[in-house]
Amino acid sequence: MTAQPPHSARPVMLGQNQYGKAENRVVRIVRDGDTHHIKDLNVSVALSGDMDDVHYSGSNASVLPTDTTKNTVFAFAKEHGIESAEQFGIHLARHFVTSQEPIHRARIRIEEYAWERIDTSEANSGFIGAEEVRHSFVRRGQETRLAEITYDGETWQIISGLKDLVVMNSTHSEFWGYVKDKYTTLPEAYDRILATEVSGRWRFNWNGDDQKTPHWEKSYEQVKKHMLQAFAETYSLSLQQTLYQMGARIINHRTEIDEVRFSLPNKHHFLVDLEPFGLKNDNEVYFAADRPYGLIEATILRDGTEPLIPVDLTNL
Ligand SMILES: O=c1[nH]c(=O)c2[nH]c(=O)[nH]c2[nH]1
Repeated sequence: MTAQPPHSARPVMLGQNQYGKAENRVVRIVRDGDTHHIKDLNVSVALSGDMDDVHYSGSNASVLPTDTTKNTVFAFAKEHGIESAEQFGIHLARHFVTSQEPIHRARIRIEEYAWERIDTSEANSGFIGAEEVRHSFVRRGQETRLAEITYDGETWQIISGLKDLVVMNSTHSEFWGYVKDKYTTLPEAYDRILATEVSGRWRFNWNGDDQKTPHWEKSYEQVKKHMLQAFAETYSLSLQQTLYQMGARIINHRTEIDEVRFSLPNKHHFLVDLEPFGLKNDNEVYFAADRPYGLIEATILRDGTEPLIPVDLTNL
C-alpha cells in the first residue's frame, strides 16, 4: 500500500509517474540462408503502477530496474523475433503487466526505420552472371514508422503512425475566398504548390482478441497507400480539405481503424518576383520557406467512436 510521505505534514503529493528505459535501439537480423531480413527499432518502455514507495521513501522493493526492461527488449527480439513493431510491443506490454504485480500499465513506444535490399540482380548490376547479394541494404528515407502499445491488464490501445513523410503536389491546389481583415495581405491562389510533411497517427479498434488481430504490416502499407492516394487525388481548395480526405479515405477503406489524426505543416512555396531581372515567373520559380509555416491539425473519426489519440502529436 501507499506509504505516507516521510514528512506527512508537508502538503505535497506524488502525481502521475512512469519509468522505464527509453530508446532501446534494437536491430534484429533473420538469416534465411544467404537471404537476410532486418528489423530496426527504437523501443521506449514506460511502466506505471504501485510506485509510491520508491518516490516517497526510496524503497526499491517494487521496482523492476530500467536496466531489466532494456534487457527484456533485446531478449524478446531473440526469443520472439520482430514480426512487426505492433506485435513486438504487444508481447512486451503483456509481459511487464502480467509478470510483475506492482506494474499495472505498460506503454511501449516504437519508431521503426525501414531498410530495403540493394538491387544487385543481373538486370540491375549490368554484370552478366553477377551473383545476387541478399545481405546488403540501404536505409529507406521516406518516413519513420511509429507504434504505441498501451496495456493495463484489461484494455489494449494500439496507435500506429508515421512522421517525416514529405509530399508535394505541383498543381491542383488553390486557396481563395478566405476571411480578409486589415492585416490580410495574402494574395488569392488559383494554382499553387501544396507541400507538407505528414505526421499521422491511427488507432485500431482491436480489443485483444487473438482471432481478430490485424495483419499489422499489411495494415500499415495500406494506410500509407490510402493517405498518399488521397493526397494525390484531391483537387485541393485548402490543406484542411486535403487532410480530411486523407483521413476519411483511411476510415472508409480500413475497418480495423476508428480514428486518424494528422498534423500537417503547410510547407509554403512562394513565387519569386523575377521582374527586377526582366524575367517573367510563369509559376516556375519558388522560394521554399521553412518558417513560419501554417500548421493544420485534425482528427477524423468513424461515426459513433470516441477520440482517444492525443491532440498534440509531439506528445506521442
Ligand atoms: O491551405 C491553407 N489553409 C489555410 O488555412 C491557410 N492560411 C494561409 O495563409 N494559407 C493557407 N492555406
